[in-house]
Amino acid sequence: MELIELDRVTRSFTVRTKAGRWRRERRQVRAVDDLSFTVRAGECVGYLGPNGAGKSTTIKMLTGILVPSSGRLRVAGVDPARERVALARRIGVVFGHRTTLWWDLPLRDSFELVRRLYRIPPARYAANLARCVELLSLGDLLDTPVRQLSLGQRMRGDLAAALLHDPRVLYLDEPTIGLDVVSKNRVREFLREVNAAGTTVLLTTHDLTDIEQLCDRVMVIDHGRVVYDGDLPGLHLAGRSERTLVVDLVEEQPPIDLPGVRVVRTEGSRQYLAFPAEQSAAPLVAAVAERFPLRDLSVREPAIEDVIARMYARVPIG
Ligand SMILES: Nc1ncnc2c1ncn2[C@@H]1O[C@H](COP(=O)(O)OP(=O)(O)OP(=O)(O)O)[C@@H](O)[C@H]1O
Repeated sequence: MELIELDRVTRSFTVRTKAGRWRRERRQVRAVDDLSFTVRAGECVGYLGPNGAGKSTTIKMLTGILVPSSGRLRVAGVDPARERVALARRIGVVFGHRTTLWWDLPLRDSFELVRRLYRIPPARYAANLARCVELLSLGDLLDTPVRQLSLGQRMRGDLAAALLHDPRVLYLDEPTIGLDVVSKNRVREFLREVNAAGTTVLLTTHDLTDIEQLCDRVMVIDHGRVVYDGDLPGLHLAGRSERTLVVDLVEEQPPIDLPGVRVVRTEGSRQYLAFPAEQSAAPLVAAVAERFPLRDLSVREPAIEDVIARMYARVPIG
């Protein structure tokens, strides 16, 4: 079943730009341009694109904040802009950059306000709250005012608040931004559980690890249009992107020469080896370990912006 449907959706803005000393020109910007896609119930889709690509405009239309200039849009069976109250019961939204919690209230009171706002039946509220408190380890934080929470704790609170009314669709905008590795992993683990339990997720992020760990499907948009729709290995292939194996050798060596690999940098006994991102690092690690004694190694993912830029630029490898 399709939970999100966009059929030839366009959203334009009129912007005024300076043209000469006194004159101003009005210009139309198409933030979203003839965009069509569907998301099935239960999917977790990464929605990516460079700055200004039209991601926020799409999300704003899907949450009913913005009305499309043309085209048809449905979320969980309703027209978002026309039926905002019905929509609010079916969706949850989390923005990494801002909180929807009440700053001066303890977390518990913020949740209570969410309960009243959505008129969540007591038994369902109690069950959902207990589940979120357990999965997000919020037990010790319930009586703390939101302003005293760390960023990671606040994000966990925001996730709980967005899910207490059992939304069918969850929109996430940079849910792991600014979090440390432990908090990121905890948020990802929780989101995996939420998605596995049936909630459909649309995730905007600049962190490839979020996508790798959560999404089977990735959509890339640019200039308001879909330029890629498929899985993450396919995106790496299309972007001819590279991961980097960082090896710390026991002794300094000349640049390692292996097929399909290029040394992009050396720092004493440390070497940075670039290899196609869609390939497993295991054979490369084995090949290096066979030739040289190793002290340590790690694998670095490419930045989403680089993958997308390479998709267009067709940067030659090697
Ligand atoms: N209210 C507005 N008025 C005028 N132009 C706008 C408005 N909102 C967005 N735009 C323009 O529409 C285009 C798409 O913007 P949008 O915010 O959707 O991009 P984005 O992909 O979310 O970018 P980012 O990753 O930087 O958040 C940009 O050119 C932006 O300047």
